[in-house]
Amino acid sequence: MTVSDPIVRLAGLRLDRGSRTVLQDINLSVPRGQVLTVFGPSGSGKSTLLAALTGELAAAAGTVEIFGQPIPRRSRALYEVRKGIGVLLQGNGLLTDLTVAENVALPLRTHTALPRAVIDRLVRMKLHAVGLVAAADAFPRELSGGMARRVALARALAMDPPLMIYDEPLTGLDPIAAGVVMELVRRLNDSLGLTSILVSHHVRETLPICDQAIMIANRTIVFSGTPAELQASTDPLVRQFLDGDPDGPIAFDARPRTATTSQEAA
Ligand SMILES: Nc1ncnc2c1ncn2[C@@H]1O[C@H](COP(=O)(O)OP(=O)(O)OP(=O)(O)O)[C@@H](O)[C@H]1O
Repeated sequence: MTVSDPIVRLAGLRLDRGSRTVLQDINLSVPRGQVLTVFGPSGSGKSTLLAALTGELAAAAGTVEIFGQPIPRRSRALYEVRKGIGVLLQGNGLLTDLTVAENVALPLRTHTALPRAVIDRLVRMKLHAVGLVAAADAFPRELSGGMARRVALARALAMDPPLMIYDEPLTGLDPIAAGVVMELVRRLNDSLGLTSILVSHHVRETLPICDQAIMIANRTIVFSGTPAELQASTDPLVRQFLDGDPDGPIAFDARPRTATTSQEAA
């Protein structure tokens, strides 16, 4: 691939969960170096889209290209591509009986045969990148929520992935910690030459650091543009989401409710 090729390209993508189509007609191109945020109401398919990017969920139709190649189906080839994708999931996923440094070292110990001294140096660099060198010997229970998220971020960066994926990176963080994490996402993206894709409900915190935003609703992309264009949009779907209006064209209640969704809504 050349430097001008997009890091992620989705064309005519359809994603199903069981017999149900969650997303369709998805076309998206994410150039190298960009921070893209995926917005959309609960249950609109944001995590499903991320699952397609990591190869966890196969396309029902259309194509998913990562780093200029169709995402492989064979597990060995998929494993290799996944090494280039750093993922920060909603929970931090830190192992409680390991120190901060040991948590960050884990991917390096698992995926490389690097000597201990080199791993220690790399871990220190990653902790430095997130401003947590001083916490190297602490255990996760001794950290604030914001610090734990930053450790998880350092661990996601351990293998120097060119593509970072964040699923709701601000969940459970207070506004100050959220601001720190968002600033870090942007700074790491630029200083390490990454490309970043975020899923978020936090429009106010996320918009200032992204280059491109898309919004998913009613099973497809209903908006794609810059943060300024999103905020200026008069599209009723976009306005309903941004203004948090329960009434509007987004079909929150379009499907018959199952027992689970009724409980969630209660
Ligand atoms: N593993 C799964 N098996 C079956 N259905 C699923 C699975 N994961 C998600 N779904 C369904 O797919 C739809 C989209 O879910 P998804 O989690 O992608 O939405 P989301 O936009 O990320 O939601 P939220 O913001 O609440 O996390 C939902 O109806 C959900 O119930």
